[in-house]
Amino acid sequence: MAEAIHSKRGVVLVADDDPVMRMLMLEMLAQVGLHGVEAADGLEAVALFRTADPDLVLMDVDMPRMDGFTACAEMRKLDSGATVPIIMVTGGDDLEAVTNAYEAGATDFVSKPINWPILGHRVLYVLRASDAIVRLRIADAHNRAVLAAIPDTFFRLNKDGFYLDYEQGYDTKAAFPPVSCVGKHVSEVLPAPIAARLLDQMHTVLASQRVRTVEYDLTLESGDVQHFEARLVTTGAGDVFGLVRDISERKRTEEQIRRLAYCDSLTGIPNRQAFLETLERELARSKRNDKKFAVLFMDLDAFKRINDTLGHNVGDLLLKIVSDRLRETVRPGDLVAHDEGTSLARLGGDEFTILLPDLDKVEDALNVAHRIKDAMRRPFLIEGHEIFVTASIGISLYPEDGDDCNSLLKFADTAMYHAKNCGKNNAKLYSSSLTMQIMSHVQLEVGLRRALQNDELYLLYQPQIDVRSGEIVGVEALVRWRHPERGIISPTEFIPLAEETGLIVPIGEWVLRSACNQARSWQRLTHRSLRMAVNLSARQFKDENLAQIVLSALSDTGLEPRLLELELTEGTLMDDAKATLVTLEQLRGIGVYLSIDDFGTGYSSMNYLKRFDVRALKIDKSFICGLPQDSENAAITRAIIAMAHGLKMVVVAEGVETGEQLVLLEEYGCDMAQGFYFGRPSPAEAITEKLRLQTCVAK
Ligand SMILES: Nc1nc2c(ncn2[C@@H]2O[C@H](COP(=O)(O)O[C@H]3[C@@H](O)[C@H](n4cnc5c(=O)[nH]c(N)nc54)O[C@@H]3COP(=O)(O)O)[C@@H](O)[C@H]2O)c(=O)[nH]1
Repeated sequence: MAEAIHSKRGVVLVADDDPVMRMLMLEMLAQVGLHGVEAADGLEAVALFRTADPDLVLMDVDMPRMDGFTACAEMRKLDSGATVPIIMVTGGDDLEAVTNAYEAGATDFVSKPINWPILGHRVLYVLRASDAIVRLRIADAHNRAVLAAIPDTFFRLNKDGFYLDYEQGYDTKAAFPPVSCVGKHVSEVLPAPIAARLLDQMHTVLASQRVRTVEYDLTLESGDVQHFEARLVTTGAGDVFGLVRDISERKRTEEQIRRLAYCDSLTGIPNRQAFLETLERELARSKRNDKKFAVLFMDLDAFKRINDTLGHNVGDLLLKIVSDRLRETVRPGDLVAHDEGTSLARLGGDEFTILLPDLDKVEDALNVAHRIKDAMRRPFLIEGHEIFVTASIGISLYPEDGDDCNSLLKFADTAMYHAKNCGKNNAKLYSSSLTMQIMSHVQLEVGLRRALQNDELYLLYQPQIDVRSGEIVGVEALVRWRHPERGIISPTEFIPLAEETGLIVPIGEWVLRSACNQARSWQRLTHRSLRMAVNLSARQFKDENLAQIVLSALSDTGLEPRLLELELTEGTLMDDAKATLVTLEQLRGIGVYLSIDDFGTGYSSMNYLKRFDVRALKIDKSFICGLPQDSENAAITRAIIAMAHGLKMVVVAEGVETGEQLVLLEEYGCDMAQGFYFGRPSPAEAITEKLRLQTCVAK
């Protein structure tokens, strides 16, 4: 554009009725490189203006036919005449002529007598100024076009906070009245707190000469909230230029991203990340204000079983309802007051956490935990299934248990495990001794994994006596662990751990094979049919390879199936009655002898005794130990024996420690007995000796 202006520069329309004046003017213009075209009066000048398209007009005021003022006004009316500079040549002190010239649209004037040497330069100066004005107009039009195309609002503020300029962007119109803000103070346009922040940042911008951003929200008349971002920059002239953008869409997207990142997609409640951040904030707040808070860690008991038996769909629905119940149960007052909603979270799976702020006393946390436990115990109706669940809850306290988020969460988790180990459906507070317990538990587990391959397990055997003949008719195999550092560890300590970790399956198989092997060697030695009893834990009983394992132990050792007794507890049999019947059928098919261990400590149901069709029943030692004095236990023992005989079952009394007990049991008709009275669990060699002695006596 500037190029085009320059290439055209140089044509001056000279209008004067005096030919001498015209000639002198043309001469002066030629000296500065300008070309002139002549007109002898106003009419001629206007006509020539149309055709010659001059860059400047130098025109006398007094001319025949049409004076200079009229000619100037006529030129200005033309399309091309608006911007061409027009210099009027006026009489010496004729102030009125000067005024008239400007009113007619003149750009400048030259008064007579003309200072001829500088005329050309004067014209050049006006041309240059006109060029600059044209450029400014173009730049201004350009800027306006840009501003019109940009959705943002622009403004300029002076250092006192008054608007110097204000150009509303189309995107921000909804939030502002259509009236101009120019001349107003920011506080008249924006709410006081926002205006204060804007002014504050404006002063920082002026002091630092750096760009600053202020974000703020405005509530529209409709009640909708719009979000804005004002970017402030100094213009260098002591005022500040601002650009306001509507960032509502961006905020909505950010909120959506935040929701995705911080919400559990299944239940809609906050997820682990959100909970950790809330915990972090709560910790800082509690430290500042010297407050206490509690972290509750809840895990559903046996959730896996629901998933496995009813499917993941039902499991997912259950988790959703659980989160709803938690929300209802944990009252708003229990939650983090300043950040309600994020203090209840799902960490994953069936694990939920709750943050209880401003705790006055530990009982408050326990009360909430018990409310949750009660809420979980109400049956869940999902897709026609009535589901019963319980929850185990662990509680850690700030500051008592720790002063960092990771520890508090870990300790609540530890306490939850403790609650589970204490029989589930429990709420437990964390205590430092728990960590010790858990550490030794973990160490024990590591050791147990090595025990089999390091040959640290061994078997003891306890004789089972025929009450009437006094003969050893069987033995029970009882496992022991010789720990390299701790010495002998009782099965009461490591069998539950083996169950929990699944190690019971390989350990149980080893016990079974070793016991069958031993039974076979005694059979060879004594030529007698001695029955070997082996304990089967619930996990082993559920193992789908159980029948195969039993078969291979029998065939590898050559022991007859009828000489292997598998002892099952009532709990094992009752866990899943349908599956139990199938497994029992398989075992009966093999021909092994099945008995119920610890009878009387569990369900003691006659119905299932009939259904499961087992051969023997072992009365738990807790009933025997008080005999003969404990009349209640005596009555129970007698009833169990009578009932078992009614079902054609063999009865074994466990834990017989005295001769009096044996006499009473014989009186009640008990078939077999086992206990310290006949011998403690002993190594195979000791039993071999006993069997040898017995064989000698019999001969
Ligand atoms: N799944 C498996 N469980 C096993 C195995 N080996 C043992 N166990 C189970 O561990 C529990 C504890 O066993 P243990 O310490 O061996 O105790 C047994 C006997 O020592 C004890 N007993 C025997 N007679 C008496 C007595 O007169 N008084 C008395 N106070 N205790 C006595 O009883 C335990 C045998 O019980 P039971 O099995 O119910 O017959 C125990 O539950 C074992 O079952 C294994 O290899 N696998």
